[in-house]
Amino acid sequence: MPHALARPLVVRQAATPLGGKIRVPGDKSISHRALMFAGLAQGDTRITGLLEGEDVLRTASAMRALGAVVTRQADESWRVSGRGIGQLAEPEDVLDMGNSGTAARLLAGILASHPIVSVMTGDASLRGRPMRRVIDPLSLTGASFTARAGGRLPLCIAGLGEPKPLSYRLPVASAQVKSAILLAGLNTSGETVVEEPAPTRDHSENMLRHFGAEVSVEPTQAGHGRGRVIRLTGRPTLVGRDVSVPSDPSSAAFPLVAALLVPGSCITLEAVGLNPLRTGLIATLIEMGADIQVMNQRVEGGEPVGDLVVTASALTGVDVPADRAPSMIDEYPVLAVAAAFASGTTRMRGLEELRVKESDRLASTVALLTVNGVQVTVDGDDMIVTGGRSVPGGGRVATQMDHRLAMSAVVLGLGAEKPVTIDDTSFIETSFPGFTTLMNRIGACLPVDVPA
Ligand SMILES: O=C(O)C1=C[C@@H](OP(=O)(O)O)[C@@H](O)[C@H](O)C1
Ligand SMILES: C=C(OP(=O)(O)O)C(=O)O
Repeated sequence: MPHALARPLVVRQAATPLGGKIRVPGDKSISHRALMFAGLAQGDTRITGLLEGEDVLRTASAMRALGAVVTRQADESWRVSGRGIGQLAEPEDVLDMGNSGTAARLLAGILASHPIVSVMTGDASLRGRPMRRVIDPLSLTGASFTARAGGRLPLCIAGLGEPKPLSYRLPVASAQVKSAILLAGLNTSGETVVEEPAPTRDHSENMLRHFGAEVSVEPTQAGHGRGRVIRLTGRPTLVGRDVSVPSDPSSAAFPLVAALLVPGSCITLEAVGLNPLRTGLIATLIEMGADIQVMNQRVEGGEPVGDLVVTASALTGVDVPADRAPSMIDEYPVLAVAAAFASGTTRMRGLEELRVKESDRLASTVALLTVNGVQVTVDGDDMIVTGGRSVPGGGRVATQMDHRLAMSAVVLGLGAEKPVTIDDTSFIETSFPGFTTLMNRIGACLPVDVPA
């Protein structure tokens, strides 16, 4: 149900092609990690390009509550004076992680590995998401957890100053769980070993090395030879460093798909993060016939980036393999929108993890398409969209506190025949502040809120 401060929006078909050059905000995953690792480091870290979305601001507040000094500078960079591993302070109040699964799960690893008692909660969406996936492995360190039924927030954690190092095989491919275990491993005197069944985003591994930790990654036979083993040597000295955050490919996905769908469009998305463990959507859209040129490839802040030139294209349905899911897990709602405008059928396989995001994204994406006249079915964990060059639209979309669903609905509305009504766009602020302004800069003509 939309809340009292809900921001409804009606999106009309774009009357003219989209065009221009924009830079979407900083990467959410990298921003959370930069604040957390900086808070655990000794000395000062300067972060440029930090995502100032609500999810990341929750992490900044939590790190402050744990004693790190986190400030925004006049030049829009952020400065963190860290406390050192094992040196964080007990928070005096409940830590409210808002809508953010990444903030809650990664922080659980930090809280469990400090001799402090803490309580973590979140909004109604986050309080419904499963935390057992971090509670189970982190309990093996000796820390104790008390959660609501089903392992839901609020969660009370009694951490330890001498946690046991873990050797853990992840039952699901989750970068959040992997990262929680690595964060806990920082304050152990031994080696922490995490085995993942398929490669997931490796921003924690990259940033740990950047701050001075010893991390090795090797392939394993798990997951039909696609698995990886990550080893971290405990109690490293993390030293404050400069961090430059690239633009978030998961945010770039929305203007990118909009430009593909609105006839005659051509836009440039500058300095988008192109870590190969995040580029499944781009690979899939290219297979569907999208004209996406990657220009000016370079490395910024230890991550590959490039400028994307996107030209409106006639798309054709494809079969998206399940093993691609970790590299585009947050992009399925907007891929489903692209599939609605593609000729033929798109089958997206192995989407079980979508059921435990900000909403049940399998169900909410199906509803988004169905109310707008698109044929879509679910077969087990697969979603099957039968597309066409025109989409009727005219539906009212229930976004269910889910930013990605709200932005996907905007993209669908820009291409659909009849206006699309969105019940609440306020959650877009969690990951993509300034979304409406940037979309309007490329010509989307979205109505802008006039403050009362
Ligand atoms: O580690 C991260 O920063 C994230 C990992 C993914 O979640 P899972 O680890 O649950 O797959 C993703 O959906 C989320 O938006 C960000
Ligand atoms: C799933 C997402 O984030 P989180 O798990 O951090 O809430 C997302 O941003 O799509």
